[in-house]
Amino acid sequence: MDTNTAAIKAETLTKTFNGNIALDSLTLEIKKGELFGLVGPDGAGKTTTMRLLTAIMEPTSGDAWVAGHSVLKEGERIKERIGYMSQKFGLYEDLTVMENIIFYADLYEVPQKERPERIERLLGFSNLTPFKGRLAGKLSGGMKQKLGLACALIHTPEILFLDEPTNGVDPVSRRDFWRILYGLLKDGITIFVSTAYLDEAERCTRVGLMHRGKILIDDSPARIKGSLGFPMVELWTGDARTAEDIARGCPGVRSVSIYGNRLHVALERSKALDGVIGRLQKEGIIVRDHRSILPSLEDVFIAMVEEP
Ligand SMILES: Nc1ncnc2c1ncn2[C@@H]1O[C@H](COP(=O)(O)OP(=O)(O)OP(=O)(O)O)[C@@H](O)[C@H]1O
Repeated sequence: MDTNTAAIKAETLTKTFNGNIALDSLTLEIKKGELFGLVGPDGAGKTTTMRLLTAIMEPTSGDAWVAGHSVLKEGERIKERIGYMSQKFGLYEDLTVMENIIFYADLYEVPQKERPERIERLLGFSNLTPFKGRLAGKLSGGMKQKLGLACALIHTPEILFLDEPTNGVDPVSRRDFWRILYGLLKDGITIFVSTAYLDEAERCTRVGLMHRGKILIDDSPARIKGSLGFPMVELWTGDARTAEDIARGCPGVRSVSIYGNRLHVALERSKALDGVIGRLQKEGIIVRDHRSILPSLEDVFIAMVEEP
């Protein structure tokens, strides 16, 4: 097996907890320079995948190679080559921004002579230079995430693992954070990021949709959206909540999701639409308009997990 060209390669990687499968035979290859997004709801197995690939936790079976090293046999080598920002990334709230970065520089044994330039660059790209003397505990949520990222990058890793890095962060800070990630990508870093936000997944070069410990589909966002294979329609209705329940029970309907006063309906075949509209009207629901749409990643995900 050629493990040199892949940044990350997993083969039937499996983790069970007390007989319950958290990660089910993950087989995956991520090339250098990819921005891979692992997407799925809470409990899908994203954190477990991260912990196995970062050699923090041992698999029950299977193996994976990160930067060419086996997670089973060479965990310490892997840790030198990667940056990992976990959900509860350890920032010291009673230390300043600068002191936190220095703490991680010490932890990773970054040579003293290389520090000033690296720290300046990290503070610069994360826009934290004006705040370097501020206590980490006094930073906003978005700034804390950026500081976490700066700390995870202090030893110039080749591969960066980010576990739901923008969870609970406001939309503007999320956008800033992604801008930083694109900058890192341009520098040649491979990024493996997990998220529960499907709109964020659209920003990745490749996405794996995860559900109950399995990756259901893994491809570029555009190809995933093109792969649905079912016609998708958007309906403007009155009482969208009731309309959702009614539409879900109609023949030929694969899945339904609600967006404000609109429904996205995946159909087994286009003809089923007439039946859905007829049924809604019969139940007293006003159907203001309808049109064919391209599915979003969320639509595809829902259609896949609701598969009969
Ligand atoms: N240490 C553990 N002991 C027992 N069960 C665990 C452990 N860690 C995870 N699990 C279980 O494994 C499954 C996958 O959890 P995991 O944390 O990997 O999901 P996730 O997609 O990262 O979700 P979240 O965002 O909530 O962390 C869940 O059913 C969870 O309860």
